[in-house]
Amino acid sequence: MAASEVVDGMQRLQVEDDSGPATSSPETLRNINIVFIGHVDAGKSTLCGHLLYLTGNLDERTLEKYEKEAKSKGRESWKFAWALDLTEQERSKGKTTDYGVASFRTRTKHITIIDAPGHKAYVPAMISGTGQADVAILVISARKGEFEAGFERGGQTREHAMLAKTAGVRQLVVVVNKMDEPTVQWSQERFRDICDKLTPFLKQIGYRPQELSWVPVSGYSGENLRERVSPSVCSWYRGGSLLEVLDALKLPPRPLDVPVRMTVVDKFREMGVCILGKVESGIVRNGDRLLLMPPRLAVQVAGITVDAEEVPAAEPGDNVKLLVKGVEEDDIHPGQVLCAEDAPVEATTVFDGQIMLVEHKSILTAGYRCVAHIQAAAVEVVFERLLAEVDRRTNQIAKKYPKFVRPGSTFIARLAVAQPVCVTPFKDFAPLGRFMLRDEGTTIGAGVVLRIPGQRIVSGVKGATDSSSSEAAMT
Ligand SMILES: Nc1nc2c(ncn2[C@@H]2O[C@H](COP(=O)(O)OP(=O)(O)OP(=O)(O)O)[C@@H](O)[C@H]2O)c(=O)[nH]1
Repeated sequence: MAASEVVDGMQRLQVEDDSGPATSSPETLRNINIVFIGHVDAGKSTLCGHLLYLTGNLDERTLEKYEKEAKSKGRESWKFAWALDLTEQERSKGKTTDYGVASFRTRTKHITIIDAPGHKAYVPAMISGTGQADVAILVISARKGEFEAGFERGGQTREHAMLAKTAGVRQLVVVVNKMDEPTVQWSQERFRDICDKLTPFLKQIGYRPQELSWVPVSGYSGENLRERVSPSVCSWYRGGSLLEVLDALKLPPRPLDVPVRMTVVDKFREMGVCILGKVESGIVRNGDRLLLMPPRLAVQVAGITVDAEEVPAAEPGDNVKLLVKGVEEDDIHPGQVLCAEDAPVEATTVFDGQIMLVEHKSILTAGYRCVAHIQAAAVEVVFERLLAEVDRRTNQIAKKYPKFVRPGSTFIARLAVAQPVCVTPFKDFAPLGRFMLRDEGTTIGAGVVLRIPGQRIVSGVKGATDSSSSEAAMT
């Protein structure tokens, strides 16, 4: 799906929700981005569509139209999913292939939802969607056999959860869906079993218990989405409905008083050159002069759109469409960063990273090549040197300069990328300090940037005079 179609979809679905329970004025609502992730057919699109319906953003007539169309294709149960699956290809196959965007309000938040594709082949699109999110909803199918298929090796449940963590999504809401299924019937045992199996894995990839919420729902019947599930249907669940849980989420403060960093996700032409992306820090104002890195091109902001509305400024967390002057469409690529002129971000072709190798056919040695996803960019990367193996429990160096590392290990390596990318050490600025590694269609690992050896910084960017040695990387 082209970026313009995503935006069209966003505009089409953007209907005011006056019927909802919002008590704050729209101006005071906190804007958050939620990505729906999970194994193929877990019910992500259905859940998104139903939430839009329940919050008044998908009217009865449109739903009836979707129902009729879906029925004519023998896919009646997909009526809600069609609110997000906009293309003919998505509808005929019942698979989301690109991320869809829509929005609704709750009592305390203005929520933008991103429906990420679940199928393995579309993980790169899923990475773009996740990179824009503050919260992830990990949708699990409770149907007999489906949870197991999604969670076992090769299923997308593990991969998506890990990608969300690496993309910096701090809050994870685990939605156990399809509780209405005849094989489940709101069984507490099934719900517990799923929670017990997932918890150790989510802990292992770095989620702390306070960053996790667990909600049983039926995305199809709508139970426990807006209203709490009735005790006559489910007698054991004492928590809130999904919308109540989302309403109660506590989110970190946003970095306003710092230089602008906006990651570029896509581009298109509409009254001029437009950039789609996410503001990570600082405030982007109409008229601002910014630098597009790499290759350090001056850009002037000529218009800002957030959630289909023109606004004078955008804040961290906002997914924005910027109308820009000074660059051509061909100058813009996913993965670039728009930054403050007086404090540009570094672009480099080499960096040292700490990597968790989760899936790999065999041992990994220096010289190994794969694809690194760094923000929205996908670039070829080569492991120049293995610098150290790290003890996962203590986070201390276990072995210097290992000849190889095994799947399951954590290690530090010097990585060289085929074209300049904007990265910063994770400890300095987390949004530009993470990356994922993929090979032959599988995510093999995830990492954080430790340092950037100064000698290979490109584009004449100042501020990095350090010429670190491999030893320095290990301290
Ligand atoms: N019984 C039941 N079926 C559901 C529920 N939610 C979704 N389904 C069905 O599960 C199938 C897949 O639903 P989708 O919403 O397309 O799943 P998805 O996760 O978006 O799939 P991808 O877009 O391919 O990743 C459809 O037939 C839905 O009708 C539910 O709560 N209960």
